[in-house]
Amino acid sequence: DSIPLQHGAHRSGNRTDADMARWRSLRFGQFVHWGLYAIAGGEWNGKIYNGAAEWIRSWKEMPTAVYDQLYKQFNPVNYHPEQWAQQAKDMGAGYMIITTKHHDGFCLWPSKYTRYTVAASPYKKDIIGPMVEAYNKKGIDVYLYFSIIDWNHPDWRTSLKTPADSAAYKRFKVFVKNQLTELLVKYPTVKGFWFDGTWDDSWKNDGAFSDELEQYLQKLHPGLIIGSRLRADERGARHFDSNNHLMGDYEQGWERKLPEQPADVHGNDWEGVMTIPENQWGYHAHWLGHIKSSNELIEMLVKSTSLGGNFVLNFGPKADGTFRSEEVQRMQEIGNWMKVNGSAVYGASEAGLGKPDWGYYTRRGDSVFMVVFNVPVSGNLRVKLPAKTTLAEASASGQPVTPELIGKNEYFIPVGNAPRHAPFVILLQTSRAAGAEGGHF
Ligand SMILES: C[C@@H]1N[C@@H](c2cn(-c3ccccc3)nn2)[C@H](O)[C@@H]1O
Repeated sequence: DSIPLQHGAHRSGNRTDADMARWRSLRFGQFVHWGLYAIAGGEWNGKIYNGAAEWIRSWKEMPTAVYDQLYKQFNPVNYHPEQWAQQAKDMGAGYMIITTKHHDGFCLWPSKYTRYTVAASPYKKDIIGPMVEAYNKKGIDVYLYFSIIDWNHPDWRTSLKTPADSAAYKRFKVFVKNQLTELLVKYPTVKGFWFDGTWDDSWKNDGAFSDELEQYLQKLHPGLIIGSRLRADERGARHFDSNNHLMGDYEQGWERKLPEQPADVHGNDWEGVMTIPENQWGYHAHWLGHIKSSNELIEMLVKSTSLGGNFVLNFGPKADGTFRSEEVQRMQEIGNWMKVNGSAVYGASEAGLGKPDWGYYTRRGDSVFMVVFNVPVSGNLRVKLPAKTTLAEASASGQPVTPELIGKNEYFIPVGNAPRHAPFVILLQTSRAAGAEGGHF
């Protein structure tokens, strides 16, 4: 490490504790972006906002004073968290990330540190508590999204230009610490925080605070899982410190994009978060551009598993608490696929066999999963195993498949080329000869 750092990474290599092992094994999460922006739904005064719906407050066509009054309309009469949790369970999500407070500063829990919360809305009641309870009851872990940026708070600053700015921001940091403490005390079963809005100079130039905050939260709630987006080191480096070591428990920079190859993730734990439309997190009445199909989204999930990372799919409920039909359809379609093929994802990781033309390898122990997206015209899937690894048997949906040995440790798996409308999985049971080199494939 060429640069001495006080507030850089404090650990090299991945966490090996049980909480992190559980996070890693779940592989598939549901993101939910819900808040006042769902009332506007990406439009105002008959004009459509082309940006991300949750950023409409920054649109010049929408007066901030108007946005800041939307809380008086927040009354999700169709909000049924147990239904939300059931549909997430049916989709196959193992964890869920909920926006407690997005950049606009509106809190979905009755925080005692600001009046800008659900308590001031016609709905009045806590949104977060019943949601955490409902999801946990279905066996789904909950993580809390928290935006450091807070456009509503008078002491928020994007940069510190004057002594008055510094005094205000000092107060703001106390507010942040108070709200995070409040969230952990009120919702002790949550497994971690998903921080966002940490790119401004005010935050970036205070690496010491982000470091102390992370350590404070870990002490308050041992085992907490926090990604790389929270921290900056004392030189303003984010995600990776000035010696290129990952800060936080996993790389949290994959937003609406995924790594292509193992070298892109350097052996670190990582998580990708993805939208169904091009770039909408909160509810937008008019989805413009490409809307990803369930097969596209399944491929992203499998690709993430094959590269040793988690995949989180985002949903933006409407202001009344219901989900749009495109989102319900995808939860059902993905869930139907996961019910049959989830074994290739849950508890699985990279196989160390490279990237085959026909799709992706994932692996759990000696079980190698071939997740097939592209059947070659020959109808034969080429498989090359490392030396000293023998293929015990192959099966598809429980039915045996007979591999053809075509070279040293090289096989053709015959699958025929009948038309298919969804990816499918071939399971290879392998065994490694005694003394096979290396701890893994
Ligand atoms: C998880 C996602 N992160 C938030 C975001 C992303 N960005 C952003 C800001 C500057 C450049 C690229 C992306 N701003 N806000 C989005 O609003 C959503 O919450």
